[in-house]
Amino acid sequence: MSSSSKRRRVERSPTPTYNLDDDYEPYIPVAQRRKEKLAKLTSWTGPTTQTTVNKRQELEDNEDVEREEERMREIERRERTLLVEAQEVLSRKAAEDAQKTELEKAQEADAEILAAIKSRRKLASDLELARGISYTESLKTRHISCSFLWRPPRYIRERSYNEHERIREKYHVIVEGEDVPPPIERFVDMKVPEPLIEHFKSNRIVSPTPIQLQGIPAAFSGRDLIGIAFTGSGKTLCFCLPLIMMALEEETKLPFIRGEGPVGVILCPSRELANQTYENVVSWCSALAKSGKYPQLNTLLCIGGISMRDQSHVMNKGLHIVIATPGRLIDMLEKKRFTFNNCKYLCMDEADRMIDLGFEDDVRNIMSFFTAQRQTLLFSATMPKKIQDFAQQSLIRPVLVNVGRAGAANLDVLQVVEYVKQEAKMVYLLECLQKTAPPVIVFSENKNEVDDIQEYLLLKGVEAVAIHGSKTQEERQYAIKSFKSGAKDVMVASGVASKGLDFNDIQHVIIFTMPKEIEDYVHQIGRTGRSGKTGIATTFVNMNTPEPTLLDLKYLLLEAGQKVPPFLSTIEDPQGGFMKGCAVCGGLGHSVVNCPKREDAQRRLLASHRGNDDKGY
Ligand SMILES: Nc1ncnc2c1ncn2[C@@H]1O[C@H](COP(=O)(O)OP(=O)(O)OP(=O)(O)O)[C@@H](O)[C@H]1O
Repeated sequence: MSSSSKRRRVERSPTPTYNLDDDYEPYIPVAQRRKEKLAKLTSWTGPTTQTTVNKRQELEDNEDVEREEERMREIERRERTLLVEAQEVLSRKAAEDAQKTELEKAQEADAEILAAIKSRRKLASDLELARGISYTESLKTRHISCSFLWRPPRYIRERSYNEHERIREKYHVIVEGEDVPPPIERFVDMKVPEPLIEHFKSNRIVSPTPIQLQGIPAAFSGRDLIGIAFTGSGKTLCFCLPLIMMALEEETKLPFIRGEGPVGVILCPSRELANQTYENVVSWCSALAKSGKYPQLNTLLCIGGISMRDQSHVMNKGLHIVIATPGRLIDMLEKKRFTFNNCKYLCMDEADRMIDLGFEDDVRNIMSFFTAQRQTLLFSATMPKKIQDFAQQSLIRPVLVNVGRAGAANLDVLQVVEYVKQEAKMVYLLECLQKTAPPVIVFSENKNEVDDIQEYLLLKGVEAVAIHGSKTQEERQYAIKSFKSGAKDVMVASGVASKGLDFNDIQHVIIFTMPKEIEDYVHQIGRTGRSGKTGIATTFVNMNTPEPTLLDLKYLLLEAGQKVPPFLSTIEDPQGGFMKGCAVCGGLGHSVVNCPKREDAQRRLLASHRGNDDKGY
């Protein structure tokens, strides 16, 4: 310590009580120090000398100390107040919580989780997000049959809003969105080309199904669309027809040459589904071309496991339509085998599965290849609220067309649920196969179990084929082809074959192992009871089936007016069912908080962070 500072201290202290040590600094109360400071300040009236400078310096030092002390006291005061406030809030919340019912608490927790989900990035491409591009107007689509913007016939346009609503009610169609185009009950009034109408008739497609009578006019009007309708209700035609019409219009205006196109792309979550959609589009396009009145459209199937060289004849011409699975499509776009520079139409079939964790980034990546505005359509039989909300953020003036509750089972399927012990399942399966004539599909969630079931059935003399994700593409194609042609009676399948595949007249679906997620169950039983026909679904459950899944099943059966077996009806449900459906998976027996799908997604996410991503198949 310098001698000058020692001096200052002696001067500052008016009544030093102890003077045993020069370094000793007695404590002076703050109030007293303030008083002294004030006295000194008032005595400084003379000219500025070295002494006054020193005095001023001394006072400034003192002020710094005081300010610091005061600041610390203020922080302490604030911390104490915050602590008290936090305690008060907690005890108030505890008192409020005590008054809430279990259902209210669950609803609050759901809302919190949903808010977190909603804050996820929009489903626009990274490029669009980076550039801040957002479109506000729907795409203006022209139509081959009228060479101007498509619109319904005058007599339909002149109908009142109430008349449109009456038609919607008649077909159980619910719509949401601004200025929704009217429903149209006849293909001819939709201005579908006559050769196509004839072709439909030869395939027993006479009048539009509910999703078609509202979905097609909305899509023809260029509107972005979310289409939700039960399994087997004709969604494929609903999203393929608008693209075919768009491509016809473009080709007629100016024929495509090599390297041009596509006009639009349809994305599917599995190769089998893509292949089936491709076959439909090809048959509809050739019906048009065969009439001689319309040009030939070129369609490319772009899926993994096949050689693209086999389709070089398509690639050598202008390309109108691409039907694809995400992985192969990204590969082709990155290799610049074709571009999306003129692509105006993007449809996702089984869109919930696409947007779900596994494919979300792929979809974003695909969107980044679009260079101009597009029309976007999302279709599925199951579309939980979470996916609807998330998707809607990314669509432009979307129209939502809903036939029945999203995720509800097809009412043309008789659902039978049986309690079968694990070790008795195989034997009982044989018995179940006697219930109906073939063809029958047996579902299991596990690839090894699929193989075991097929082996057992073959040993028992049943003509069975198997399909799952570890089979080669040839094996998968063989299984589907021989089953579709009727050469094989039974197909044993993992989830891969459940969504979207349209087999002719399946009599019976047997669910050997109940899937954890009720959406998968809805898709699996939906392989029967298609396009207005009826079918049976038998499901085996036992003590290995998780309780939330059993509750979902119970409420799904109740909703569909089906018989609920005693072992299901006696399961206690603390919350009394969620009749609107869990917002994440659509299940009626649980809330978002204990949703098996969300738990699964979180597990997958964790696994992927550990570099162990398993995308299902
Ligand atoms: N308007 C119609 N009238 C009669 N049958 C139709 C009509 N439209 C489509 N179909 C037939 O209904 C069957 C099911 O159609 P599709 O595969 O499009 O159903 P989906 O709604 O996509 O089912 P999923 O949700 O299981 O994929 C097909 O065989 C199809 O030919």
